[in-house]
Amino acid sequence: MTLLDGKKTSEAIQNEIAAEVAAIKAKGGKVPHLAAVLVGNDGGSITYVTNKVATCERIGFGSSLIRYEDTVTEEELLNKIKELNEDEEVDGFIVQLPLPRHIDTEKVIEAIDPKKDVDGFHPTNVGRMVAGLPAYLPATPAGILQLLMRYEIETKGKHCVVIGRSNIVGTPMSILMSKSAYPGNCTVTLCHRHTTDLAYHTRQADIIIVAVGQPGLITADMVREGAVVIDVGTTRVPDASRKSGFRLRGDVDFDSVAPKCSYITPVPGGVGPLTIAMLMMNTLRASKKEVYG
Ligand SMILES: Nc1nc(=O)c2c([nH]1)NC[C@@H]1CN(c3ccc(C(=O)N[C@@H](CCC(=O)O)C(=O)O)cc3)C=[N+]21
Repeated sequence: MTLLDGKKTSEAIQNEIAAEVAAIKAKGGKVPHLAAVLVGNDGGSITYVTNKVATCERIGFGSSLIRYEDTVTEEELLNKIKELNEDEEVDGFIVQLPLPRHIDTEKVIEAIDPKKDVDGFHPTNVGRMVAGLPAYLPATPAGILQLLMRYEIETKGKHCVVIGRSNIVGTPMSILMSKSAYPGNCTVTLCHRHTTDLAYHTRQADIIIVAVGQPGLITADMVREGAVVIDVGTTRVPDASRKSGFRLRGDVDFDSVAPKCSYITPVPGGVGPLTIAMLMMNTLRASKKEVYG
């Protein structure tokens, strides 16, 4: 069993980006700038956005963090997005999800200029991805592709079972794994809450990618010997022995599943850190006008 080290892989990608930023600076080019909009005080969202700003600093990007109370109106938010769309210093920006219920998330995403949509959530980027056109890929699926590539895992002709059909992870992941490229060329099964017999499907999988948010959902009996298991779940569960009062748990019962796997991602230290690295990659591509010219 080989552990897919997301932390190490993320650092490698960040170092590659940092080297490119240094070269851009040396030539007097535009330094990539990422902005993040954060609404409310959710602990997970704050951790993620803080990580992101720290990463920008480390690799030489400019960054800005725009914060609102969760009482912010939809109109205020849409005005800020318009401002960020027009701000020439800002190459890309994200609006951290989830948003409060009184705000229409789809409307907010559609207000983002697709050229600056480094999350890859705008329908224009989703459509371009499906069509195989240059697009910003959503960071988590893009990070998983990087893990498969950098560990040289064979995907052609394999059966990939994706569990979870979110717009952010499961749905784009299933499309990318089916595409005619490496890593891809898989036969893909997309499972979700209405799948009748989940274990029936997972037992036939060469590659399992699970993004549900249900700790321990995938147990050893559901996994074939030699499978590749990618765990996207990061649920905070109470843990009195930790200073923070919680720990992160994935969707996979790691201790029982890991011995059966050829490769497996840990949680934390697996897919999560890659998500940040790929957001930075998208921002670099935005500043170089690589996707839309
Ligand atoms: N507009 C938007 N874009 C996102 O990309 C987005 C979002 N909203 N909302 C929430 C999810 C979640 N997400 C994570 C990113 C990094 C880690 C990560 O780095 N996790 C570390 C641990 C971090 C910790 O200690 O809590 C790990 O798994 O090792 C986790 C989760 C991005 N998301």
